[in-house]
Amino acid sequence: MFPISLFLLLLVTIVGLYLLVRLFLYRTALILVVKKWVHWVEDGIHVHQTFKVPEFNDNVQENQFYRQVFTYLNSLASIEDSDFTNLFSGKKSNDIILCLDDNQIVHDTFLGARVSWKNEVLKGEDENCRRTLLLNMKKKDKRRILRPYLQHIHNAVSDDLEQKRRELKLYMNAQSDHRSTGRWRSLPFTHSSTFDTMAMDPDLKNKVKSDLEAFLKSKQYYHRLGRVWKRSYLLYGPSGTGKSSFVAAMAKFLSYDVYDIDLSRVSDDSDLKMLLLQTSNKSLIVIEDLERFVNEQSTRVSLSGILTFMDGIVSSCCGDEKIMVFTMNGKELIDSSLLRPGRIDVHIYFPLCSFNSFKTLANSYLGIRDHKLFPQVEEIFQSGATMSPAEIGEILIVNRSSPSRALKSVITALQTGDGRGSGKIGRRMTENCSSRPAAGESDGESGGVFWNHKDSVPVAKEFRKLYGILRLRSNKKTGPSDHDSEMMER
Ligand SMILES: Nc1ncnc2c1ncn2[C@@H]1O[C@H](COP(=O)(O)OP(=O)(O)OP(=O)(O)O)[C@@H](O)[C@H]1O
Ligand SMILES: [Mg+2]
Repeated sequence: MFPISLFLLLLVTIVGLYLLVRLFLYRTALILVVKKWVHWVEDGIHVHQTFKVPEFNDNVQENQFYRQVFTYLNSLASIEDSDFTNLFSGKKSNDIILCLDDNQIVHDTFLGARVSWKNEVLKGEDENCRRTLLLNMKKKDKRRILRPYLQHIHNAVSDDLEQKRRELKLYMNAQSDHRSTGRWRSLPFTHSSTFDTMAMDPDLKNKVKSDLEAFLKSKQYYHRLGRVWKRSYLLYGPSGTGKSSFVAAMAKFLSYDVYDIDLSRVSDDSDLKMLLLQTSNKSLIVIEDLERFVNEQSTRVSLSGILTFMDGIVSSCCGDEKIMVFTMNGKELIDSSLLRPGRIDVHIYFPLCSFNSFKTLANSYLGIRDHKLFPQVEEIFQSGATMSPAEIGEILIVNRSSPSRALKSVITALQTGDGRGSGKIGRRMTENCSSRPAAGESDGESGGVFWNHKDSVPVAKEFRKLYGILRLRSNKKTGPSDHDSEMMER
């Protein structure tokens, strides 16, 4: 007979050994190896099926579902058990985000079924990486879980993606040899400019805002006309007058992502079309310094390529609702076909600083609405001296601790015409008027906007009908700081 005490001793030893082994496995993480073996054996006796979620479709457009799955996988607790995981700092200073590494596998369970995902990255013949997420599951589970599982992913990340969608992105075009993997590279768009921070004529600001709002509501109207639902703006004026900042303000106002096209990186006309095809709708597409590329021919894109791009016909293939913005310093030397209505709908002139915009700058940069030196500053502006808002902004930033010193520095710079070498520019601009709008357009210290109508009556009619724009007479004055103003009324 087995004595009962011996039996108890054996039992306690077995339980103790079991606990020790368990502790050892967990402490050394060997439990993961054991689990892997168990899964390996289990996988060996089942037929599996793989589903691919590629990053781009055949037209090299982004596959939105890839983004969703990638976000979902990075939110899984099991990502910590993946062999390699990237760690990134999050938005808050103490946030650390885990992110699946290339070619790593992560496991997930859904309705009792185990699935695995591989973040596969393959180098193509053209040396570019193609990314695909591979979903692997047992064939016997497929019918039961596939659809609900995909729906579960969609639901799990929709809030997160919605949040991300609200964070604007700046896309920049990569070199043209990246054709097979998408041409755009993105960054969070953090430009701090808004319509409120722009020092410019408040009327003009409001007109642009109303125009943008009217555009957003006009989907049916454009479609009824058989037109691409897009609107094009030309922002022109001397350097440092806020054109790029205005683009940022427009994007923020619309909550649109910005696609900034660097024409020197575009290899030919079809490449430019491809870039447009790969933009999403609800986006603002920008080409800065257009006249430089066209006049200096410093791009391999032809004029007709740019014209086709501006017409935006190809963009209708991948959804519309696009705003195009072109910036340039002056438009006198540019081919007029680029500026015809339909290609450019709204022209906005960005002038050098006026006393009114100076006051806005002083309020933003120094926090002052009035000052005893203001009359003196006003007098100098009225005498025709001016500088760009960028140059005045610099002086104000440097002297921000003392408003009096800041204003005195501005006065000196305006008087001597060489505030940071810039007053010269200001004077030259007002003397030559080299970048000022032609008569009949809009110009002046407060900036100007006009709806392009000269060459195309039907288009003008459409827009007048659309926005109820009544053009008032042109008010032509002379003198360095005078302006031809052309206003619209709702
Ligand atoms: N009208 C303005 N209101 C407020 N800030 C301005 C304005 N114009 C320029 N600035 C400031 O000056 C700096 C340069 O402006 P920005 O780059 O927008 O000028 P730009 O017209 O695009 O110049 P460029 O033609 O050289 O590209 C920005 O930091 C911006 O904050
Ligand atoms: Mg600029």
